[in-house]
Amino acid sequence: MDYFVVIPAAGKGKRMKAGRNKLFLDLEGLPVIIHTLAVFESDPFCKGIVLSVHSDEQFEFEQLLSTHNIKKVHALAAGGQERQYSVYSGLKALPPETEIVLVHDGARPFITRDTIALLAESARETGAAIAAVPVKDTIKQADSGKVSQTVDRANLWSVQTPQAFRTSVLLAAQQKAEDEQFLGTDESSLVERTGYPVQIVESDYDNIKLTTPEDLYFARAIIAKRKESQV
Ligand SMILES: Nc1ccn([C@@H]2O[C@H](COP(=O)(O)OP(=O)(O)OP(=O)(O)O)[C@@H](O)[C@H]2O)c(=O)n1
Ligand SMILES: C[C@](O)(CO)[C@H](O)COP(=O)(O)O
Repeated sequence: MDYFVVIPAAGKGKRMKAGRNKLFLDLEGLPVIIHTLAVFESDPFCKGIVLSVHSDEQFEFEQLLSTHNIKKVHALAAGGQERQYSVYSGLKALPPETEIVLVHDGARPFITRDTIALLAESARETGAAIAAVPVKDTIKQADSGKVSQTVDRANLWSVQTPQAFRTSVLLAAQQKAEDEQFLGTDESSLVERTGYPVQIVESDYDNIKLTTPEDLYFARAIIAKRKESQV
């Protein structure tokens, strides 16, 4: 299933404590964002990429795209103060005829084309599908540091990106959120509040989001594991 992908890349990387946008950090010889972009660049079903970037970083991104021969970028959209706004800005830059759109964090470099294909197909069939993995830890709710509830883990998922949608479904949800000044941490939460059903597509635990410094250790281990399996 053909799709476009919107990649939010305008964050500040505060939790990574690198003093700059973590997507520029080197990961085994390539910037994080190039690892992510390369997956979509090599996917024949990806018909284009919209990258949402901070205006101060536009030139640096353009340089990286040129250096690393990333040709599928359809547009650089203006990043916003919040991830949600960066995504909406990217959606508005899509070709109007785009039927299926994926939204994928620039900070998740280990997505696979297999998972992408499952998501795009599920979005074609149902209109909304998100990558997720079963929760492995016990999850508890706490109030002022005191446990108030142990959440039943049986139906808990740790949600990732890509999140895939019929473009019209996501655009309507984004507009509703803007009208009502609702701020969500992912696209699915905006769609859910419209009452539209969202499907889970089981992803894999390698599809981590590089958020804190420890994640860079895991990232290097994932790259090493993948190199071993290619030998
Ligand atoms: N205003 C924002 C915030 C985040 N993002 C992007 O959304 C993805 C997921 O966000 P997150 O991991 O939170 O990145 P940062 O916001 O950079 O991290 P932090 O919250 O630690 O500053 C990242 O690719 C990030 O670049 C974005 O495009 N615009
Ligand atoms: C969209 C997301 O990656 C799903 O897990 C997550 O909500 C992004 O959170 P962040 O704090 O903006 O990185």
